[in-house]
Amino acid sequence: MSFLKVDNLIKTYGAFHAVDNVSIDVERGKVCSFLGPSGCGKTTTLRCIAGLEQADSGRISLGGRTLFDSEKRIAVPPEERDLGMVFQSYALWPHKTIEANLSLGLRIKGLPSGEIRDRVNEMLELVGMAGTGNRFPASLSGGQQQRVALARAMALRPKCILFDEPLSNLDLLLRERMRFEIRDLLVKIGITAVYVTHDQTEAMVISDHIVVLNKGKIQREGSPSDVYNYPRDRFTAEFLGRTNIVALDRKNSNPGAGIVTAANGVRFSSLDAKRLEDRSETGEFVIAFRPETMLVTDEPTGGQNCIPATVVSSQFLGGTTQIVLDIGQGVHVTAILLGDQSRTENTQAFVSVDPRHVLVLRDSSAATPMAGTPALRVPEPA
Ligand SMILES: Nc1ncnc2c1ncn2[C@@H]1O[C@H](COP(=O)(O)OP(=O)(O)OP(=O)(O)O)[C@@H](O)[C@H]1O
Repeated sequence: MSFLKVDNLIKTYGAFHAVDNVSIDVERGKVCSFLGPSGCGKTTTLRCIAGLEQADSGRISLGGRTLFDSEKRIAVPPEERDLGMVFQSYALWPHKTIEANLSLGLRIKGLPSGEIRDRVNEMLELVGMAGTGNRFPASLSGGQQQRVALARAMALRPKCILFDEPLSNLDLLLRERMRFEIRDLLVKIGITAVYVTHDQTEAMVISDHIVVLNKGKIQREGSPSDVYNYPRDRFTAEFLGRTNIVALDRKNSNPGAGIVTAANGVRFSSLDAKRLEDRSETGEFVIAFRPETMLVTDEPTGGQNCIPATVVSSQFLGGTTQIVLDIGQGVHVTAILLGDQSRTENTQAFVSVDPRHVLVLRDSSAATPMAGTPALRVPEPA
């Protein structure tokens, strides 16, 4: 059952659609991330939920209460929405102690001072910051300040908490640690949360549900495992991690038999091939498989999708080995293998991909490739 519900939300700036008919359902106690590249409309959607921006049309409700309805002309002011917010900039008052920072909202709410004290201590303990009440924000590290900001948002016991890129100002190591801390905290408290990020690993760690946005529209949504393993379109696949993209020769593919043929003539067994039979699935498609789903061997395995290849390059990266292979007519694919599985350049090898991992994806506009990703483009068949 949906607790936070966004229906057909549209927000334009002039002729530009920053949020283009977005509908989202978040269950009570679950964490939903908005994930996408810069400018895709994540923050605007979040700000519409918070009431900091007013959408042109659509509806937003929280726990059955309407917060916004363009037709009924309802727009509950931000401070009456029962929402907590955690920003990238922490937004703590620098000249106030931590205790005063946490107390402020509770005083405005008119809580008795004894209860305020108890709640402040309870929240600081919850985020692992007990005993810091008399300190000033500047004396805390970035990670500690962000925990205080989270404690402050939760002290008001909101129905839902909204995060806008809360870890962006932290260094990489701290950011990686804080992801797990925030996830643990949110699960412990059981609060409903919306989390905006452009970092796919952060979204994976923190969320129960990921909404991938592109150009103001929802491109794909589902559990972290679903959106990663079954992206359905090329944009999502490339945004969520490294992937090999090979042009599809649709004329020579046989979806009914679970066979797709690449433009260089290589035939792949694919459990996903049947999508091509679906009449609603018109348009351009590509074949895709992730580097970590591949196997590289000296001899044919005797299994499906075992393709002869030539090693183009091989790089031991510490925990993994990255091997680029030519699978015919200059089509390069990248395999990432556990441990040191280095190979000599220009030698023969065999590449295998499990048919469960060979996907047929709609060729939506490509995401910006991750650094180091060999972009693989082969010409369409004549
Ligand atoms: N007040 C505004 N006036 C005009 N255009 C705006 C305004 N606010 C946002 N936009 C535009 O709307 C689009 C979506 O912006 P938004 O901030 O929601 O993106 P985002 O996905 O959160 O990106 P980022 O990660 O860079 O913050 C962008 O192209 C942005 O330039």
